[in-house]
Amino acid sequence: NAVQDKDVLAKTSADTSSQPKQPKVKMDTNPPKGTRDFYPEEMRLRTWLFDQWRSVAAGYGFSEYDAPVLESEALYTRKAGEEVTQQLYNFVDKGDRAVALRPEMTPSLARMVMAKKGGLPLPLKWFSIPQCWRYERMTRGRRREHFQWNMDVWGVAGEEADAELLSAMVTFFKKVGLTSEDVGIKVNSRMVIGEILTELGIPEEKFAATCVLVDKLEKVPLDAIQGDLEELGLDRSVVERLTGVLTVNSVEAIQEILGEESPAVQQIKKLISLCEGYGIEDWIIFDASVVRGLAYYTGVVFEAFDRKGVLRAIAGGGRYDKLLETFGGDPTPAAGFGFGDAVIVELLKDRDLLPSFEASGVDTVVFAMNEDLYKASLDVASKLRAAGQKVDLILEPKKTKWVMKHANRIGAKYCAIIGSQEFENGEVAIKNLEASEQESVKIAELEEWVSKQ
Ligand SMILES: OCc1cccc(Br)n1
Repeated sequence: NAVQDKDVLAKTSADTSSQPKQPKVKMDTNPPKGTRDFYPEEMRLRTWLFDQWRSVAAGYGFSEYDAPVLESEALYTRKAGEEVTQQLYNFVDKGDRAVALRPEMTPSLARMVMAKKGGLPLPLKWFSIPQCWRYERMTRGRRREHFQWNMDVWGVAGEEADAELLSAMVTFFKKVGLTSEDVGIKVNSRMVIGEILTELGIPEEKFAATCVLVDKLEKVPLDAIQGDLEELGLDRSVVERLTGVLTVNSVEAIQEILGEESPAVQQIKKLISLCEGYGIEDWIIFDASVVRGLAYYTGVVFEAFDRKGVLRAIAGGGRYDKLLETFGGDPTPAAGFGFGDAVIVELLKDRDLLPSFEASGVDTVVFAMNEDLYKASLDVASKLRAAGQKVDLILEPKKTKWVMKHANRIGAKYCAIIGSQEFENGEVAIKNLEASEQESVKIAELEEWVSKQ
């Protein structure tokens, strides 16, 4: 029983001979709302981006992991009013289970760590590139899925882990040609808000929801969330004190407010000092207004942004030392970031930094001049492939003109033509399409020919 999405009129494919003639209905060939198809051209860009991410992760000694795109909804039913949990792509499956397409990867990672019950040697340095989902009313025409590079360190409580993650993010930016003129990373610690709220007598259990609301201040004016803040028990004077502190963007100023002994100030100073150790201080900006929108962050938080201020956040992350406990696990320090595949591509396009891709990466097109020579073309193609070449074998009779046009269109470097004359001499004619030269090569010596290209 294929699920019939109301928007997709399924083609009548079943045997309709016994039924009255059904009007042919045209299938909707668009992908589901908010999702994308990746044709080969788009797939080459996506593969390139993922290769850059994987290369940086490998350079930092991170191991790749994965988890099902489908998870129990219970992983995400946090009650802190986060956007990510309010837009769950959730449903009840045929086994009556409440499930959801993952909106983020960190809860799956926590579940996987929990499953090993302390049997994993810490620290963990794991990365993944999951497709994540949200069901957002398409009012704003935003996407419902994206791929998000996740990098996480579990088992290290110190800011050394946060700084290592920041360094990895900067290494990626540099790798794709961006500089600290193009991108900055705002850093802060949620301990700043924590110390302010404590000073104002707000209980710890309101901390996460307050941060989620404060994060919304980036997008909506204060009075849009005033009601929610008051519902949380934060009266106007508390909110004014809080928002006053959030406008601070220097460590000295925050130290003035919280005092030199403040753990939050110490943490931020240490983080910035470690960033100097990596030589990435030009990328880093302290900004007390950054809290990020996920409830489970507990300490350092950070957010990469384009300095022109045109695009949405490029990436974000932070420390989440209490997440495992909320899942019933042992207290385990953790920090990580998520880096989406959409904004970064917009930025690279804007900076003209997107690479151009070899159309297909095919080295040689192989084709037989007539059907009697088709089997010979299989031998030629197999020898070239065995020697490591990427070969596009022409599978049906074609005119030479068509084959040459095809080979040029796909960006092949050579065209190997099996013709009767050459074949009688045990040879194949190979055209170099870039140099417009042609040579005859012994079929028995093709491996050697490849080694010389
Ligand atoms: O960045 C939040 C998010 C989560 C899932 C899918 C998409 Br698109 N965006």
